[in-house]
Amino acid sequence: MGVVVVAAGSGTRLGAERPKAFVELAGVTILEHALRGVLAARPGEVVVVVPRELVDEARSIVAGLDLSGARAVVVPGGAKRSESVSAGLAALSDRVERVLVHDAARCLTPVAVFERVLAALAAGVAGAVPGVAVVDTVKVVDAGGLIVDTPLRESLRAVQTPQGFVRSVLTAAHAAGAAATDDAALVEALGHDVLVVEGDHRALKVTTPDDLARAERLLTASP
Ligand SMILES: Nc1ccn([C@@H]2O[C@H](COP(=O)(O)OP(=O)(O)OP(=O)(O)O)[C@@H](O)[C@H]2O)c(=O)n1
Ligand SMILES: C[C@](O)(CO)[C@H](O)COP(=O)(O)O
Repeated sequence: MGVVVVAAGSGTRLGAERPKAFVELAGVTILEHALRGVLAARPGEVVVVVPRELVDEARSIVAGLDLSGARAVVVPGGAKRSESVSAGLAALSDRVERVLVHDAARCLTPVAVFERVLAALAAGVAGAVPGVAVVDTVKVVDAGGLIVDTPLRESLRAVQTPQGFVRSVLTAAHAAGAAATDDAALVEALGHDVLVVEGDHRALKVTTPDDLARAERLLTASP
């Protein structure tokens, strides 16, 4: 199993002085927290995708980790998340048949979430993603803000990462070149089944300064 960790975003909404994955959380970079979580899932390969100017720094971070025999490479990403995922996929070795795509920004994701996604893939689905039930009522609005639909809340899930796929399916989905905010949407667009498994509130995406503070609190509360 291979994992593509996308960490090449700039972190505009966080507003820090450094790209988000290189911002520290309790004295350790977000990237390092994320990689420790990924390595707990025992991948055979890890591809870390970072801003071009930070490739050397990311290699130093990776060199300081216990890889337990995993092949690890660092490659530069692109301007959009999907471009960074594509760059990561291209750097996996031919041996990898199943791949997880994980946001470095979801740096506190428990290993149990990785395991649930991997178990679903092992059971034979083309894709599996973690998701949590939404607590708000969600509205679909038009360009003027008028509500055009209120989807049944029980049918909604807020999805997280790692998102897992049969590697050939995800590669084909990216090659199709559609725009989407996650990898599952690209795979769904090709007509493949993607299963939602249980996510976890600790898999939050560090996006804003408030999220960073929440992540700090979660870390302090962890055993
Ligand atoms: N060109 C990009 C954009 C995003 N990402 C990664 O995709 C994940 C989810 O993206 P997001 O949280 O939106 O990160 P940023 O794009 O950095 O944030 P912002 O939109 O606030 O700039 C992050 O781990 C981010 O590093 C990436 O690898 N390459
Ligand atoms: C992939 C993702 O984390 C699933 O929730 C999310 O869609 C990423 O969105 P972003 O705007 O790139 O942070």
